[in-house]
This record gives sequence, C-alpha cells and structure tokens, in this order.
Amino acid sequence: MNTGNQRRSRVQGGWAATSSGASSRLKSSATAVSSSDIACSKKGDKLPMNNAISQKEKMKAPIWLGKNIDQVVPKSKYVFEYPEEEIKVKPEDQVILKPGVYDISTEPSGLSRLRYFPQFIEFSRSEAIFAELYDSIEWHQRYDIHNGVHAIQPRLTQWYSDLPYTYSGITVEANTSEWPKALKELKEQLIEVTGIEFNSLAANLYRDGHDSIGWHTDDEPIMGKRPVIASLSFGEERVFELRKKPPMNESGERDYTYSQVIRIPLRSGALLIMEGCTQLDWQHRVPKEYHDRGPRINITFRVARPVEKS
Ligand SMILES: O=C(O)CCC(=O)C(=O)O
Ligand SMILES: [Fe+2]
Repeated sequence: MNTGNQRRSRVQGGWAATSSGASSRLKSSATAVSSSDIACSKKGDKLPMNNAISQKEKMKAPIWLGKNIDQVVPKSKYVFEYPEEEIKVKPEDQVILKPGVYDISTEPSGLSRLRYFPQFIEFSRSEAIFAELYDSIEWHQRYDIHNGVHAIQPRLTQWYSDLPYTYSGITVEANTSEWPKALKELKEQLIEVTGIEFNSLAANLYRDGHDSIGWHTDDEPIMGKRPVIASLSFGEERVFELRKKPPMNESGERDYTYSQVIRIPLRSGALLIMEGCTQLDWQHRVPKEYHDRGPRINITFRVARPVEKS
C-alpha cells in the first residue's frame, strides 16, 4: 500500500521510476538513461516528486523498480551466474568383457589397475578344479559383526595362511593345514605368471544366486598398503562389481550415490588381478542374483606378512 511519503505512480504494469530513485541507480550502473526514457511519460506529464521516496525506501527499492517497456536494459543484468551448488553427474556404469589391463583410476594415492583374463584356465580343467575344491576344502559358516550385531555370512569360507585374518569385525585364526593339491598347483602357476610370491588365500563358496559378498575392500593390514590380489573363479558365472570410493564428508562418511561402477563377469576359469591402489580407492562385491544360479567357488591369492608394531 502506498502511503503519503512513499507514493509512486503505477504506469502500464511497472512502477514509474523517480529521477533520484531507481533511475539514478540505473545511470550509475550502465549507460545514462534519461527520466523520460524510464517513465514512458507523455510530454507535460508530471513525474512523481523526487522527495516523495524516503531515503530508506531508496536503499531497499528493488532493482526492477524502474523497469518499463521503453527502458534500455543494461547488458550486465543478464550475465549468467553459475549456481553455487556443485552439480553431480553419475558416470555411466562400465562393463569389462575383453581380456586386458585396465587402469581404472589415477588418484593422488596412485594408479588402480585390473588385469582380466576371462579364460585363464581352460573350461574342462576349471570344472575339474571346482569339483576337487568343493569336496576337499573344509568349508565354514562364519559371521560378520556390523555395529555390534552378528550377521550370518551369505556364503561359506575358508582361509589358508600362517597368519590370522581380521575383516568385518571378525578374526579368522591362522590355518596351517595342508592346502588341497589343486590350490598348491594354482599358487605355483600364479607365481610363475605374476612373479608374486603368494603365500595365503581366502576361499568363498557361493552355494546359489542368493549367496553374495557385500561392498568391501581387502585392506587388512597383513596384506600391506597396495596389495596384489589374484582372484580365480570356478563353477557358475557371477558378476563382480567395483565402485569408486568418493571423498569423505566432514562427518567421515562417504556418499556412493554418484560413484563410478565397473562390472566384470567372472566365469569358470577367469582370473582377475587387482593391484596398485584398487583396495584404497575402490570397493568391490559379488551381489545377490534373483534368478537361478548354481554354486561358484572363488579363490583369492594374497601375500600376507606380519604387521610390524610401531
Ligand atoms: O567372489 C569374488 O569374486 C570376490 C571375493 C572377495 O572379494 C573376497 O573374498 O574378498
Ligand atoms: Fe574382496
């Protein structure tokens, strides 16, 4: 509502500016605009009195106060301003199907590298190995601890190493029992092709499509900072997924909504080697599947060394 000393004239849907009000603001910010330009007044019309707007009103008068159809709009008013909020776009999921060496990220921490050999072991041998491992490994049902709560692992496992292994809140004791023959042979074959002296292994038996392993990293201290992990698969094909770790927020949490995801089908006889910073900068998992899947065995060869106490 206009009060006596705040009176302005309404002209064709806009507020008629005063020479000392909005018009003076426009003059100072762009090319000089005369009061007749601004007010679209007929000759002889009276412009509102300058002193009709209080000093306070002039200060808070909105920028569009003097806008009118004849007004020359200073270009600078339409300069595009970038939104302050960061716009995040989730990169498209990638699928790796061809054999090769894949450098999946380069962070300040270093390079994360995968080596993928879909048919490292020929099919008939891999099926024979599956049968041998299924029968000869003493499979265990273990539990994870999440936030103090025990949860049954949706798979069976075994660990072979002179050292105990701690992950997901549980410690699996060292297991110095003799390795099944197939595992000894596979270890020698991998040492030969990689030059890495693997000395430990974790075995998983996924009984069907409902068995899985959740997002995790194999970053147990006994494996060192940039472990090389060689993973062999036998039996039913399952999809192995990796997702990039985003930076932590102020509360130490990570939001994976926009993370890059890589999928790799691991069929019987496939070898996948994770190395460099893959355990630092990425997580991996084998998700549940909702259609029929037969059993699958996965063996991950690792190098475990006692952790030096500082
Ligand atoms: O089953 C797989 O392919 C992965 C197993 C794994 O990530 C693990 O044992 O840490
Ligand atoms: Fe793992």
